[in-house]
Amino acid sequence: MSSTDFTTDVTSVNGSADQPVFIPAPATPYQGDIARYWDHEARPVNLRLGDVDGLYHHHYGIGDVDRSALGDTGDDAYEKRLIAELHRLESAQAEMLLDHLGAIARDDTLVDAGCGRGGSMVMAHQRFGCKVEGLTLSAKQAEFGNQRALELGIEDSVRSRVCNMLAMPFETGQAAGSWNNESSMYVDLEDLMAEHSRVLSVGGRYVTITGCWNPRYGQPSKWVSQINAHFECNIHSRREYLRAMADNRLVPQAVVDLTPATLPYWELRATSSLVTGIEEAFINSYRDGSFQYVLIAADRV
Ligand SMILES: C[S@@+](CC[C@H](N)C(=O)[O-])C[C@H]1O[C@@H](n2cnc3c(N)ncnc32)[C@H](O)[C@@H]1O
Ligand SMILES: CC(C)=CCC/C(C)=C/COP(=O)(O)OP(=O)(O)O
Ligand SMILES: [Mg+2]
Repeated sequence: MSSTDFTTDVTSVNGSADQPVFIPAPATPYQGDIARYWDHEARPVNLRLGDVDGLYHHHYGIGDVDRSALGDTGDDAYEKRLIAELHRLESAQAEMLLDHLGAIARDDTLVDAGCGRGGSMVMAHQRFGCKVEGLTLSAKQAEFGNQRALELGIEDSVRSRVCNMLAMPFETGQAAGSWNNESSMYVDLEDLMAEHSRVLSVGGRYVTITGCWNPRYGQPSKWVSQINAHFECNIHSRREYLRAMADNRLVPQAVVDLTPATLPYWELRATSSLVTGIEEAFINSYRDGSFQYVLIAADRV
């Protein structure tokens, strides 16, 4: 272990009973800031939604609101139904990402780059039966994801580690599929796509769901700047995604504008008691066309 590594009492992360436990030092001061941000995150809008069925997401939702499931605003259980509905829309988003991975076999490995608390990883394993490797900068998130995997008895297949996704601990060509679900706005896209391209097998599939600024608008709008400041991230343009993929042997197979599909989620969330204050920036930027919610699936050729 080098002097730049530091130990942690998080025993379920980056170690095992017979191996030393250590968390690598952040590659940059910025990554240290992001690790701290997610180590301290405990917003009810994420935890209470995850409590619905044990799938904890840090991404947003898509699809129409089921008004019959929501029912009347007047009764006591309305807030509970609203939380369940927001969670259903977030899980639908992850299902759509998994739909675009293509055929995945039980002996394949998938990589969740920027895995958060691991909700998408569990869903991927439940769908494909394969190994799913998650990377996050946050020891708390990795510990949380590994604890959930243990509770579900899938710890041999679903593992979260503290690691920079720009230097993934995988061999060249090891992964059949990889993704970024709302985690690509924390890194340089050329570096990110080069690393996905390296770890993917030829013929493998990369999928991202992301918010990006729209080159047709001109430059990032004030709402996009507000979202960047809120999350300490750096939202890229749609053009940058396509260019970084083209530069790194990732050929788009599908580009889907999910903006109309995510607006109902935001409009519903804005009415809930779990608002965080960022709802207006998402709703206004999606409506004025300066910001888009997109899925891009690409073949590694
Ligand atoms: C908004 S959360 C998304 C979590 C997850 N993909 C989901 O859908 O629930 C962003 C995640 O990106 C991770 N992240 C940001 N930069 C990273 C990096 N350089 N390497 C690994 N993870 C990173 C954060 O630690 C966090 O887990
Ligand atoms: C689409 C964009 C620009 C996403 C930025 C990354 C991000 C913070 C996603 C949601 O995380 P979260 O689920 O922790 O956020 P919230 O607390 O708002 O639900
Ligand atoms: Mg959330």
